[in-house]
Amino acid sequence: MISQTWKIMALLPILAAVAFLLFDIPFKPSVNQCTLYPYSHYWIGSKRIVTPKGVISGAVEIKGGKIVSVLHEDQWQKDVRSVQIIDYGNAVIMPGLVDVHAHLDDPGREEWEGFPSGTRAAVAGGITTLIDMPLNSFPSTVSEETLGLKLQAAAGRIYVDVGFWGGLVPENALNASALEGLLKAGALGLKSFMCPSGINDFPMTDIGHIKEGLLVLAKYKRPLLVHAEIPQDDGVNLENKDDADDVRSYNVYLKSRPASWEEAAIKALLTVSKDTRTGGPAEGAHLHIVHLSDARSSLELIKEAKKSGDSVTVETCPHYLAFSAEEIPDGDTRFKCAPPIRDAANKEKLWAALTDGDIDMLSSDHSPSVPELKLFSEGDFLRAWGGISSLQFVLPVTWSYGQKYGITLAQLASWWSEKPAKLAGLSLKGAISIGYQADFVVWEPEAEFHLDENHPIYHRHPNISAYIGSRLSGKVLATFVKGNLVFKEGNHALPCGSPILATA
Ligand SMILES: NC(=O)N[C@H]1NC(=O)NC1=O
Ligand SMILES: [Zn+2]
Ligand SMILES: [Zn+2]
Repeated sequence: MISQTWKIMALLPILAAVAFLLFDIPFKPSVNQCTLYPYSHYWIGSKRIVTPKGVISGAVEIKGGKIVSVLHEDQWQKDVRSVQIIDYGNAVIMPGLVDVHAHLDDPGREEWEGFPSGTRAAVAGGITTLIDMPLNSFPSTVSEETLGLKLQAAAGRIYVDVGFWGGLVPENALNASALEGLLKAGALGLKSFMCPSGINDFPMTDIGHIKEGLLVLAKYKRPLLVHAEIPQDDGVNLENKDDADDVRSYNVYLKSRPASWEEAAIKALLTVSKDTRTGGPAEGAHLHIVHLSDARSSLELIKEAKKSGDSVTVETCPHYLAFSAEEIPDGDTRFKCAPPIRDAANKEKLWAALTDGDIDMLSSDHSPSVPELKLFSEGDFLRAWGGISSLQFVLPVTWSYGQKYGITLAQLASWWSEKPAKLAGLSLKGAISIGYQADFVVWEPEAEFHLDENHPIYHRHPNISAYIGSRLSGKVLATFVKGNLVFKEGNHALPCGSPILATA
């Protein structure tokens, strides 16, 4: 009897090994596949850590996904010994980028991008939080129910934390309880268009809709983001163009959407943004103008409104800072976006406005489509999809093109992390400070690379990006989301990002 028991006991390791092979998971030590560095308490160090108090040499302590201390080198060497640390040497540790304007087209148009490829590209580019636009997916996010569909589509498929803007459209704009349903369900704010959006189920709003929307947003202290262009008679009407040369001409496209369209929209917006002033009927709401292209009269109007106390901010995008109309080849619809990329002198003014603080922040406006809709063989600027594909490249693009203007790491962190986090109401993101979530990008600003077919690009359709063929400076080494090392030198952890829903 005893010897039988011993025989069984002797067999146990073999049985365990067989079970291990057959059933795999239960016998493995638990490995956290959400991270490529499975420690919940550790440090990351470097000679260049970008904090709100300046760029320091030292280390950041991470525990349970949060930043628990930030130490200067001298303090760090004195007080801390034998800990788990990743030493990044001379590489820069910055807060992860917060992209408040991206179209991931999921659900409904996953063949354009989708949450998995979009957020894989985002982390590879140092973006740790992304706010998804309510249009280009199908259906558009314009109700509590359609926000629910976004959450379903994102579940288990996102590599970064993702929040959602809801859509302000004629159907819900005058219906306060519908808007409140969307906001209560967690939309971080609303977005509307003052011109046709290119998407049938996302119609444009007029200033009356926007005024009403702001009143509802005031109650929830959330922003309204507006695509500010109103069609004017002075645009060359491309719809009447049938000459093949004309539709391939970038200049004709540019003239079809002149700066007066932006100016008209912003003028109209400023008649309602005054409601957001202290004591005004929409106090608590905020107006954010997306992707400003016109750095002349439109910008002057925004500056005036800010001076008057309106709660207003404005963003521009890397493509308006990198390219100018003069250099866009005819027929190259990779560069088609709205508002259009304007002349070189305008680009200089955009940079000046950004470095002077008149433009508050940057966003990608990553708006891809399937390559067929870019109509590359015809090169038809009239009918091609309008939208620039850029998500993975925004950090090196901003840095590379900003060299000429002497931009600093602190400015990058302000434009790409701190200000956008504030716009989206994310109080624990956007800075390397104690108590904040441990969202970082680790990168080498000086490392140059050629963006060609050999470069790993995670966008669903790499070839539609206007940046392919560029030489850029600034290589992302690693990206951390809430303490998880989610990207490291071409490798991704599993998609363990969280949806971000507004609560208060
Ligand atoms: N629908 C959509 O994504 N439109 C965007 N594309 C673009 O170039 N500007 C936009 O507003
Ligand atoms: Zn837009
Ligand atoms: Zn957009």
